[in-house]
Amino acid sequence: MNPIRLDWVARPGRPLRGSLRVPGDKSVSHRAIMLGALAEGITRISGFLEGEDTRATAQVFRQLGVRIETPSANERIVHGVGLGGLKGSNAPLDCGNAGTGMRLLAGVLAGQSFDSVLVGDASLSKRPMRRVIEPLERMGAVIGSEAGGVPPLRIQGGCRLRGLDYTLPVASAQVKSALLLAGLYADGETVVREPHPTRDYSERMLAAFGWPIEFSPGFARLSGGHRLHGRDVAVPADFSSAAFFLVAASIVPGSELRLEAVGMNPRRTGLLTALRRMGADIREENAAEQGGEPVADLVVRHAPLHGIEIEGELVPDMIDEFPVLFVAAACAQGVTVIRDASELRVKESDRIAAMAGGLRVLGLEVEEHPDGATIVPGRMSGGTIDSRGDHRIAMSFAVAAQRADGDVRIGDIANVATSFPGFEALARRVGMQVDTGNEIAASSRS
Ligand SMILES: O=C(O)C1=C[C@@H](OP(=O)(O)O)[C@@H](O)[C@H](O)C1
Ligand SMILES: C=C(OP(=O)(O)O)C(=O)O
Repeated sequence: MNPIRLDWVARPGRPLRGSLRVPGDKSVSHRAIMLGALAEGITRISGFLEGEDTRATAQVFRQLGVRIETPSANERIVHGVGLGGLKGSNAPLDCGNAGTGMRLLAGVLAGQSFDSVLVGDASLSKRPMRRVIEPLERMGAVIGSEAGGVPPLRIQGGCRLRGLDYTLPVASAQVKSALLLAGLYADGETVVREPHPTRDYSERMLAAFGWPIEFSPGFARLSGGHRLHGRDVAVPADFSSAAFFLVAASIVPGSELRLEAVGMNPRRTGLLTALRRMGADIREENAAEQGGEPVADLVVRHAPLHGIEIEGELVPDMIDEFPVLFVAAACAQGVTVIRDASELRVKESDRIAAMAGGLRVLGLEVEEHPDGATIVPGRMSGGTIDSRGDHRIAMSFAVAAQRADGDVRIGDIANVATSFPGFEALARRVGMQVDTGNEIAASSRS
């Protein structure tokens, strides 16, 4: 039988116990391929995320003439071609489901001598690209898009770029990174200012690859005309993947779980701040540095949570963790209010609508706001959830199911492989119950 893994059926399992290491960081893996490709010399990447998003980025650079070897799983050797060494491709460059891939590539490709077309899957084809098109055009790029500023992006080659001093209208590491990457090819200085600081992996990695760059939270400045030098990159474990287990262990009584060597870049750990404010019991141990990034083991034990208000600066620091935060809020005492998070509406799905709608299916009261939600906790029943093809929505409801009164069927889970291949097996190993719909169907026949 050819298993078609479309659905999960999740229900309360055992308390979460043991120790696990989640896969490599998605943001760092994308950037390591990109900078490795544009560098001179060899870049060896360890801990690379074998996710569909990051593999799509590697495939795009192969199509652009870069040799990328896979000596073993989670490793890549990138034979850098230098800033001017990419070769144009007649075929569209497919970024799959990855907003990060497409937006950062738009910055790189704006500086090339050849034309390119960037395409993506159904979800990516609906995501807003004007946020990169407009500032890149102010730098001299010429980029066509579909009506509404959505992909495909047709990027004209041979444009002479000039530096830009740009204040981002929304806090976005992807837009910041696109401009910095275009800035490598530009005459003069590129300066990016952010309304709230966002993840600084591009800045850190550019510096590590030898490009002069000045940066501090909310600010980055570089000039064109330098070179990148290939180097080793050790990718830390992805905090955003660890997040599902931080919440699951917090809400299931009797749990005690160790998450090993998780990336602790302060621009990524906002969920830790939020969960601790809710009363979570999470200890940091074995703090160390890996590839220039702070890492630590996180030891999480079940604890009663209470509702909080989340807004402002904390929002970008936990931007991908809101879906699972909704679940923590659903299991807390007292309401949780989320504000300033309208960006959630333009991720792989409208994550406010997806989480509010899904929790309502499980019997909870959730009020949606344009920029957030008010979540009233309560008992969760079983039910059928549409994950809207969004990996983080699917995994969040697998976590919610650990506290539900009945089976939670979660549809359309294939995209979990974009960021967290192997989630289901790891979840089961530490006590969660998550089965593929197909396995259930197969076993009920036998
Ligand atoms: O730069 C990055 O690697 C990312 C930035 C964030 O997006 P925005 O820049 O759109 O906020 C985040 O949601 C995404 O998962 C990864
Ligand atoms: C928003 C996300 O990724 P991207 O923008 O790269 O699709 C995510 O992984 O939650």
